[in-house]
Amino acid sequence: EMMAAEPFRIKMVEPIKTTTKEERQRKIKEAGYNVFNLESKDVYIDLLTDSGTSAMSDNQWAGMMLGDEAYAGSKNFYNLKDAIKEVMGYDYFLPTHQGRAAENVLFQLYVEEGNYVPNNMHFDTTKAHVQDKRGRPVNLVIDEAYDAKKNVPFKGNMDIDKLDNFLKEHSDNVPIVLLTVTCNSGGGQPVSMENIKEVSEICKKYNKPFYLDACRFAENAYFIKLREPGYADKSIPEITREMFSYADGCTMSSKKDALVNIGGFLAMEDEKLLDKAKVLGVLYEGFPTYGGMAGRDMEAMARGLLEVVEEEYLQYRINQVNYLGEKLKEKKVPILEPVGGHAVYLDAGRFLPNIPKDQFPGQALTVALYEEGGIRGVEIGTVLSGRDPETGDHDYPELELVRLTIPRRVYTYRHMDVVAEAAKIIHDKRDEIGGYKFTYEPEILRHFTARFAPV
Ligand SMILES: CC1=C(O)/C(=C\N=C(/Cc2ccccc2)C(=O)O)C(COP(=O)(O)O)=CN1
Repeated sequence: EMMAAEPFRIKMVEPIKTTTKEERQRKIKEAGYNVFNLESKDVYIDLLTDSGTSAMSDNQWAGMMLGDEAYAGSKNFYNLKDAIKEVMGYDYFLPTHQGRAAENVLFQLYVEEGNYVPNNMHFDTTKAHVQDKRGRPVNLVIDEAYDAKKNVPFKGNMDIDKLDNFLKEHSDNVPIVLLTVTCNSGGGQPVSMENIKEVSEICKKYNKPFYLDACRFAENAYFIKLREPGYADKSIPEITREMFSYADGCTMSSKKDALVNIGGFLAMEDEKLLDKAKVLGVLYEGFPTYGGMAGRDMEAMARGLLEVVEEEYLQYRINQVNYLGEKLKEKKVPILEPVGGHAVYLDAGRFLPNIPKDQFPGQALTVALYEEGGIRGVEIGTVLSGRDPETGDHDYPELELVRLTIPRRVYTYRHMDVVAEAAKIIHDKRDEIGGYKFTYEPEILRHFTARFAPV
């Protein structure tokens, strides 16, 4: 049938400026070769993150005018409650100012010193909050997740045998089991419904609470519809409700798959857990009917949750990210396969094989992308991974990646072409690219504020 264009027309634009290569070389030097230190105005195409960078719809903007800023009992809270029930099936939730705030509350309720917290793969705020409660994050994703060239449909899956064996051995020291959908650290890879069900069954066997990290739940549902037998004829809300039915609750960064610029929540089936969460919510987030957000933010989020499960939107969203991936593959630029739901991950390890891991190939490629095209990607490799607390050496990850994260409903296909062209130009002259060393290395979450110099 006919190909589809974007399921929207544009009513407002935010002009962006190109800069010259000389300007960019000066700016990135001043930024200590760390793109997190760049000013947004100096970035042409910003692919740093899909978090909080979405464009809202007219329906959401209209909702911003309907903020009920009552301290308690805001009507927007109840509209959000209805949207969560509709899309996730949960009856209870605690609004929070963003995803990591929901992680903070959940892990304070469950994680104690020395506990292990299994997950397919912890993203860095989940890892940081588990560690903040002196817990030990454990990644139990299937082995294929670490093979960038392996093209399998559900690379985000938990390795069920690994999880079973881990719980057999450490059950007394595991307070909760997490599953991240889609799996950000592994390349935005989906988790199959069958795998979610199997994780749920294991958690019941060992009587463990099971929570989804639901940041990109709608994209995950779309991949289930496309790739998993038995789901082609199901609606996205039917798939999302089934996904969540297997878990006891979820943490949610609404800055991703709720199409808003700020906000999050912790949702659950158990009202008693909500009572406990509310106590922490009041302390860290605000009264439990606003949780660190204005009423208008909750209204925009309620409307975003209902929009993000619309099939035309998801088809456009997934296809645009895939288009960039295909363009890069045509140009023989090495990427992680299959293409993720929210990003294309350049395989910096294969792209720059002559740069040793301790000279940060991902960082070198990230800097080159900015210098060449004013494009801001993000290193997901040794820099992000930090140091191993025991050995003090870099905690080298299996993959050295640069994530090109596509904001929702913001950039056009032409922007994707420019990104692919810049990557090709760099790939053609990759032998000229050298490594980097720290000139300033912070103690924790070093990637945000570190400064580098060319080796
Ligand atoms: C799976 C998952 C996430 O991806 C996530 C945030 N991701 C982000 C935002 C980010 C975070 C840290 C460094 C750079 C960028 C992303 O760029 O990918 C959070 C925290 O949500 P929060 O930012 O709303 O607190 C929880 N789980």
